Amino acid sequence: MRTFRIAPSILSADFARLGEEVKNVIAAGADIVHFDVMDNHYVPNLTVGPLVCEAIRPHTSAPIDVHLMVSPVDALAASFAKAGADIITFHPEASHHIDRTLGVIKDAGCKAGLVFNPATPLSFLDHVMDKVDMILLMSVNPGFGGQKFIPQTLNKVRDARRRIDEYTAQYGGEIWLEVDGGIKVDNIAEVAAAGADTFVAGSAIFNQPDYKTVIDAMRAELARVG
Ligand SMILES: O=C(CO)[C@H](O)[C@H](O)COP(=O)(O)O
Repeated sequence: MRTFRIAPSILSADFARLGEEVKNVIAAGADIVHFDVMDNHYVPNLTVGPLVCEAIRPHTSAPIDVHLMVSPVDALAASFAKAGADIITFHPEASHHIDRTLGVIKDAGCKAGLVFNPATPLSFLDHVMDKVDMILLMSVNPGFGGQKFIPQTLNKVRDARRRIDEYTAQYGGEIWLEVDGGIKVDNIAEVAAAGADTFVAGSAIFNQPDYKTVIDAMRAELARVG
């Protein structure tokens, strides 16, 4: 049985009760807190910064997975590491120096990853696989929750899975493959079958009154994949 992780995106949580929301969703069976950072420059929306990450940190011992939709990246990445992030991912086209930015994140003690928009090629990984702990594939264009899953992402998931398996077979280590955008109970199995192991879901979880029911249903679907 493969290891699967469910990472609710706080983008769809009740921001007035964020600490409680984080605690509740982890108690309902989620594995990771997915923390979306938007700057109204790299993406046309604005969310939260390191202060909010620091504020939720005492509310959970689950890993906080910070997805930086910002440009420039380096200074904010360092601030999020200080604020208690465990994993920090960024978009390669938002950084002038991808290798350096990965180094900034890892030197700060966090796991690091690259995020790929639907039209961003995986070739950005070619020379940095040794520094990447996570690959995050966007299955919507970034900026907003509640969008529809783009089905062409499935081929990219297969492609990323092949790259990860080839790399880790030769060099060892572990690289997580996360997918983000439009993940629901009715498509999570298909995304897992294509090779993803970590699933971001915002509206599918936080827009329901009972988080455990949705997370249990997602786990039941994942169990079918094996
Ligand atoms: O990064 C994001 C948008 O940029 C969100 O994490 C993502 O869209 C999740 O929301 P939903 O599950 O509602 O699609």
